[in-house]
Amino acid sequence: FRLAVVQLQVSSDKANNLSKVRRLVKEAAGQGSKVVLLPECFNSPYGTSFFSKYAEKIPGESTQMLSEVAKENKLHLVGSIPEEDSGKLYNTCAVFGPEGELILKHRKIHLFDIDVPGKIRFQESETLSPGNSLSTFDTFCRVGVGICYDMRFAELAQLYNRKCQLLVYPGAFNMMTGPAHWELLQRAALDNQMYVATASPARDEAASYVAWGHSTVVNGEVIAKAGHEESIIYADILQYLADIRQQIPISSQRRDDLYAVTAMQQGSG
Ligand SMILES: NC(=O)CCC(=O)C(=O)O
Repeated sequence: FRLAVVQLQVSSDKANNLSKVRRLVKEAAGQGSKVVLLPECFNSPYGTSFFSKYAEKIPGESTQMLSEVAKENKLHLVGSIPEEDSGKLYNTCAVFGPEGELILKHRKIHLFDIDVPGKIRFQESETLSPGNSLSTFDTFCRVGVGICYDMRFAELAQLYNRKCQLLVYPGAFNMMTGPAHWELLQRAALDNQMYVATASPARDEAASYVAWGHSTVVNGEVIAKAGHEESIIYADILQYLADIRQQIPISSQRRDDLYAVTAMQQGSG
């Protein structure tokens, strides 16, 4: 099946962000896409000072739009927004199916709290609360969902690996960690023998948080990669995994007698 990743130029104009999503998803559907991935916080600039202003309940304006667009174009649509629920804020990825139905909500498990002196300090936990469960859904294959910083935690990918063929991460790395780690982390999924797709906002040099861009799809090799401007990239998810998992059968070669990665709770899916 065809996967599309929309690298949206997110602005402070929410209505404009939403109408561009409508247009770009339609364009991706016209190219035969059955699953479309949007960036982290596609309705809002990415930053702790924006989350409360742009946050919505689910369902709400932005996810209602996702539902309609998924139904109009008969595809699975995945994208994250700042979510408000019971007085708390979350970074939440919603997945809608081809009938416009809400399939799941994944709340970012690992909040992006880093402090690199002289370079970047970002503390999502100043405004957001973490999610507490893993999330998967079924389409042409089983898909595991994470959000950006979740990608750094190999244990999560290893748990998803037991049942998924594709991992999707709406994300927004920055101009420091982007060049250093963005592609490397995705390609590390080679060890997990999975497809991995990431969707970043397009780069906006004037933004308070400048996203790296370079939305990517890998299967160990990079099979599609955007530049830093607004664009859509496509990848056809094929037989590759079944072949490579048979040819290099690491899942049956694990030394379960020596080590284990164990989920305390599996969450949805
Ligand atoms: N939005 C995020 O979670 C950013 C993560 C990031 O930039 C990183 O280096 O990790």
